[in-house]
Amino acid sequence: MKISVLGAGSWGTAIAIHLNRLGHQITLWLRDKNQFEEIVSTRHNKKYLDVDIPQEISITTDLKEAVTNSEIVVIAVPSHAVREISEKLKEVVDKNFIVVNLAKGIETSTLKRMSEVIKEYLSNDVVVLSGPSHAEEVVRQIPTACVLASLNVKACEIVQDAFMDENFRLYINKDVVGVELGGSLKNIIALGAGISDGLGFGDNTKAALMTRGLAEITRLGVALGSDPLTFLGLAGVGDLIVTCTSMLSRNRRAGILIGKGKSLEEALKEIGMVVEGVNTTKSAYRLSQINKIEMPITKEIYSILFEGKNPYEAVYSLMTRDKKHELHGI
Ligand SMILES: NC(=O)C1=CN([C@@H]2O[C@H](COP(=O)(O)OP(=O)(O)OC[C@H]3O[C@@H](n4cnc5c(N)ncnc54)[C@H](O)[C@@H]3O)[C@@H](O)[C@H]2O)C=CC1
Ligand SMILES: O=C(CO)COP(=O)(O)O
Repeated sequence: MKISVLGAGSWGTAIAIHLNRLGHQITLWLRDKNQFEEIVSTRHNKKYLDVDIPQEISITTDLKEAVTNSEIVVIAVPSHAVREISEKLKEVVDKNFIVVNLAKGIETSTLKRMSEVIKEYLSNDVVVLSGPSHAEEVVRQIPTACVLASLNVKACEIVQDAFMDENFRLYINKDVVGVELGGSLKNIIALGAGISDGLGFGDNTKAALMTRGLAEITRLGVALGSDPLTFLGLAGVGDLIVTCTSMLSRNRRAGILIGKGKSLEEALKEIGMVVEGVNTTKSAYRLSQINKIEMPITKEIYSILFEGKNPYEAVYSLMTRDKKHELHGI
């Protein structure tokens, strides 16, 4: 198949290499001219994912050239850029290709999920790919399992056939809302897990954050129409585990830096790649207020990131909340 990948960050680069290995004809589109020169001349993308980029992958900064005759177009930019890319795609769309979205986030200005943003501009089928999938491991062909979700299951099946191999297993889940929310909201908890690690707390603390984090993700998800079981799947607890425990996670690493006393700006500069949990915390905090859903961890992360609350005080606030029954409100 002819497949275009839009965005040459770590995930875009890794998925392009993966799809090239599967024998597809791949075009990798990127915006930045300097990065384009670097990749074309060195076949490396040093800042984002330092692996060999095979010669068969075409590299371009011309979006029309990238998507012309493509059967699948993969969006692999950060969530804050998905609207801009979708708008540009609308202008060059010449065929009813399937759009596969990799970005994990909730738009801060509209509180929309990424597939909702894309659908504002394109009538094409949109398939969401989510789940525990650090680019650095996928590109090394380490066994990985993820989920595809779409309003059109047939489109998921086409993507499943095109993207799967013995090291990259894809399940289908019809719960688009749950899959998108799971992949986005776990990044907030990963920031929290990192902050806990940075403060020097232990495994008990992280396990508590992950478990209670999953409880509040599920609460919001169900209020917004998700199937609660989705949060026990790869796009829920699966991604939560990988992001909260791996040193490859940008969200967790940003949290560690903040826990060690760096400001949010310093932490983001040091990571140098997108840390989706920051914007998602803003969106989820607003969604919890609008829908009157209790999300105590999200609220404390919001206070640390945007209101200057001391992380120790945030942990104290969480530990001294009203006494509760564990399953109440889940
Ligand atoms: N890196 C990973 O392992 C995974 C990432 N994701 C998600 O995939 C999305 C992309 O993440 P990464 O590739 O890791 O990000 P990254 O920070 O490594 O790279 C982002 C790329 O997008 C480009 N970009 C930014 N704004 C743009 C715009 N307006 N137009 C065109 N290009 C633009 C940047 O120049 C950069 O090349 C995020 O939502 C992330 O949460 C999901 C699963 C795994
Ligand atoms: O979503 C991811 C892995 O599934 C990537 O997480 P980070 O953005 O925290 O690296």
